[in-house]
Amino acid sequence: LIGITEPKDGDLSEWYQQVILKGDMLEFTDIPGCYIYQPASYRIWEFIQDFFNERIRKMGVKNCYFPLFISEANLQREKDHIEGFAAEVAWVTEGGKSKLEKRLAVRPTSETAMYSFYSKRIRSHRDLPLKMNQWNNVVRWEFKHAVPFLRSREFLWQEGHTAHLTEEEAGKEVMEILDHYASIYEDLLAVPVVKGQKTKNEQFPGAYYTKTIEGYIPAVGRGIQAATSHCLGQHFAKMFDITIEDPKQDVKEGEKRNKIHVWQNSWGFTTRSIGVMVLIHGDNKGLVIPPRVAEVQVVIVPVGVTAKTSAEAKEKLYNEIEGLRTVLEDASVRVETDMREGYSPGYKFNDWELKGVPLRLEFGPKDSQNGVVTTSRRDKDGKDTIPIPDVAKKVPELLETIQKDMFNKAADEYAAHRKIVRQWSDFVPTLNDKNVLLVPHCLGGPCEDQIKDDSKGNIEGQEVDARAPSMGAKSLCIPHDQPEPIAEGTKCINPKCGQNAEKWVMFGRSY
Ligand SMILES: O=C(C[C@H]1NCCC[C@H]1O)Cn1cnc2c(c1=O)CCCC2
Ligand SMILES: [Mg+2]
Repeated sequence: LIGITEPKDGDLSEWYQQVILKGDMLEFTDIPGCYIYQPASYRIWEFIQDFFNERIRKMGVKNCYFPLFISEANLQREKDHIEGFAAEVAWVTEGGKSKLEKRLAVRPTSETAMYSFYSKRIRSHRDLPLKMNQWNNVVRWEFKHAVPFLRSREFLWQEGHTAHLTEEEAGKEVMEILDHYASIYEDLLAVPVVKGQKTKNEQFPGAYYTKTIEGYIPAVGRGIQAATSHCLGQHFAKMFDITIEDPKQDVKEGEKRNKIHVWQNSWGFTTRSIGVMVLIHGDNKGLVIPPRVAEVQVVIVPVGVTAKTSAEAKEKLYNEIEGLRTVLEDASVRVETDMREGYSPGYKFNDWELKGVPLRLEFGPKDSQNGVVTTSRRDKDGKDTIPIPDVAKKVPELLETIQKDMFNKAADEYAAHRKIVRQWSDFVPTLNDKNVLLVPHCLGGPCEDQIKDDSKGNIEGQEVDARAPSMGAKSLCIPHDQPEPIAEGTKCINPKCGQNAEKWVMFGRSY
């Protein structure tokens, strides 16, 4: 089993493919865009599920499950929502030997499946707020080049769908969910994100507004949409007739109450997050897994055992290693020992480094004599020692330090590549330096499209990074944290626009 043969700053997609394959995260199948999630990646998905389930349960969200298939009639209930995506819907047209009367859509998302039920389920304001979520798989028959985890034809996600009496209550939940999404990335995956709102151009057509968290992949200098939380307004309620009688209306005896449409949200978080984590933290030795989502946080490897080591010395050492494992298990550390005979320590180190195990403890006769274990962090070169009596306390602390250091390193990298650009002549050169840009923008859709066109390809003398095909920059979000007030009379960055700038908008090439 050799290591990664392509450097991360070489052919990135080759590096990425080797890292996820040799790290046993994912396996290809004979269907393009459909992948096997091996236990190593599925365990990370379970950490995410446990974390998020705990938080949404506190919000009164209940998990449920709706059918994989959606009738064409149901899917068409919301016209413009689907029109924009029709090309991505996969259909079932045969059952066994017979053709189906009516073809069935494989769910690409479940708004239309759930909201005809919501129309029945929600009769009165006492049924509100209704908060349901499902963990499932969806299929989108994208033709864009598939990238494992980041862009696949089938992916796993959770999709939350809620109904509220007022816009305010819906808006509060949209933000609460966005914060939980940011927390999954930042506190679990050690991946920094920028919170913001999608521009009209980039939001999902069925939404009233879309809140988003945007990541950044330093290796290729592109942004990536990390998760979205939408307020749908009353649009779907009108399409699906989800109404209640107005509880605030004072009616005279026998007078009919007015019907009002509910306010809805929908929010989604996908297995793309696993790919983002790999791309940001992985290195030339393979995966680097943040301790909070590492199935194996610590691996103990015996060292210094040679043919000359006496049987009793070996026995003694192995017993001490077992002792260390017990102490760590009792300290709630997820620990493994690698006692495989016939494999050198170096071979074992390489193996566990490929798997991204955050911390290795080396333990040999010399360590035993000195009363220490030797530590080797996966995220940093170099070794250190911990006195054996301190292991139960120091190892968990060291794991937390690794988690924090991984996040801070990625956050510094993102901050260093998020550049304020005030004039158009700086836009493409700064973009080509693997940056995302913060620019004063008019928020106009056509202007965004123009910027996308005018930022394709390279400019004289500045070779666009060969890996980032000459795609243009699109708007990623209007960051909640605006860098500074927009000075009176500031013009939109796009010289062809001429409008006043309304907000600082983050632009970038993206996945
Ligand atoms: O899925 C959403 C909105 C919403 N769906 C639920 C989770 C949150 C959020 O993603 C947008 N969207 C994206 N892609 C597609 C569709 C679609 O509605 C429908 C048809 C196929 C492709
Ligand atoms: Mg899409």
